[in-house]
This record gives sequence, C-alpha cells and structure tokens, in this order.
Amino acid sequence: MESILDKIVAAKRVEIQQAKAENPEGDLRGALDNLPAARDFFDALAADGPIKLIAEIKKASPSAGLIREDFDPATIASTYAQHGATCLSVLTDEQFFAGSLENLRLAREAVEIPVLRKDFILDSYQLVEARVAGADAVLLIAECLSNKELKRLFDEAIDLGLTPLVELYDAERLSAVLACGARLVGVNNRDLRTFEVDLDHTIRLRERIPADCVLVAESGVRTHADVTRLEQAGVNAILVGESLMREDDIGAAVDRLLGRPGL
Ligand SMILES: O=C(O)c1ccccc1NCC(=O)[C@H](O)[C@H](O)COP(=O)(O)O
Repeated sequence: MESILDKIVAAKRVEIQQAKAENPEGDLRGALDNLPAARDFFDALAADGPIKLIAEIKKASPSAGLIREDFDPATIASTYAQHGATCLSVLTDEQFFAGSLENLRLAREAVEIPVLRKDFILDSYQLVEARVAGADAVLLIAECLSNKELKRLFDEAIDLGLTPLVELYDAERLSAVLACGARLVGVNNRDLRTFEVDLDHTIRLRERIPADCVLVAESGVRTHADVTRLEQAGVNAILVGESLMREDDIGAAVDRLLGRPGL
C-alpha cells in the first residue's frame, strides 16, 4: 500500500516540474548573486550549554490536520526567538502542510537566528529555491533519497552555503547518512509511513551516532520531562512543532518545554 511519504514524494516531483516550468533554474540561480551569507545553523546547535531547541513553524500536517488557525509566521518566529529557540524550522510544503517559501522569508526576516527549510528535498532546484528564499539550512530525508542522490544533494547544499540536516528513521539508513559526510544528524521519532511516534527511537540510536555529530531528536516532543530524558541520553537538540503550535501562548509553552519559566 502507498504510504503518506510515497504520496508526498510523488506530489513533490510534479510540483518541482511545475516550478521549473514557471521559473527556470537558470533564472533562479541568477538570484544567488549578491545574497548575504547564510547564518551558521550547525555552530548554533553545536555550542556548549543545555539542549538546543529548533522551533518549528507548522500550520498543518498529514497526521494532525489543521494545527493552528491563528497563523502569522513572522510573529511566531519572533516569539520563538524571544523565548530561547536556537534555530527555526519552517515547513514550506504547501499541499500537505499548508506551508510556503513565503512563510520562510517572513519568518527569517523577523529574527536573527538561523532558519531551516523543512520540506521534501528531491532536486537541486529546491536547494536553490531555499537559499534564494533566505534559508540557512535544509532538511535531507534519507528515506526519500538513494545513497547517490543523498550524497549529491548534500554536497550541493554545502556548495550553496546551506547546512544540511540529514534525517533518518530507519536504522539501516544510518550508514548512508554518515557516508555522505553528515555531522548534523536528525532522528525522526515519527515513522513517516505509519505516523507512529516513539521518543525512545532517538535514544536507542544514540550510541550508534559518532560523538562528533550533533544529534537532533525530531517529532513527538511534548513536555519538559521528554526534553530532560533526551538531554540525559546525550541528544544535542530537539525539533518541535505541533506541541508548541497548538498552544494559545506559544512563548509560555516554549518556557515550560525548556523548563525556563519566565525567561
Ligand atoms: O508531521 C507529520 O504528520 C508528518 C507526516 C509525514 C511526513 C512528515 C511529517 N512531519 C514532519 C516532521 O518531521 C515534523 O514536522 C517535525 O519533526 C516536528 O514534529 P512534531 O513536533 O511532532 O510536530
């Protein structure tokens, strides 16, 4: 049976062809000239100190449907930054997550911290789109790419000045993730084929990830107790969307999650 991940990837391939027809890659690449330097997503997360938060701007998702009606990306970005997020992640997929590259642009303009383009990257065109829209980092999902594609997109991202966050769910993809050169590794706790979430998934994989990598636990993080458990297991950063985006007062929710009330 076709999984949601298969459906997203199939729809993304069509979307990429449409985008290329509307705005050819050569023209898009022209916009790379004179861009300001990207912010350092890796260094921000690798810095000493407590576990870091990558706070996600996520309006809707296939597993949850509409998450937040009152949605202004710039305001949410500023709130996240003011309450101690180290980096932002912005969903840019329109069809399944109600996101956009415009949301990324608006969010990045509103803050000084680094911003990740969260999408299903299959083609170099999307890397160029990301950089032109202001992204500092991009997500590469090992389950969506062959080893060869992963390596090529990883190298191209670096050449464009973007930090690749390379994500896996399946433990069998770890060798390909490390072989492509990734030092910022994300373990998704959500099986993108079944939506099942298990926080222990990152904890179980921790010891197989080299100590010089920065490890990000993604999905399903809801409480300060979750954060403490991940931190004690040696996880460097968490990527959190839904549990924050559902709250009326997002700033207070970040404070509670990080155990820093009233920061
Ligand atoms: O969130 C989903 O339903 C989803 C479905 C299919 C593919 C990807 C999906 N989410 C992407 C993510 O990995 C999350 O947005 C991210 O890790 C934050 O997770 P959460 O804190 O649980 O919103």
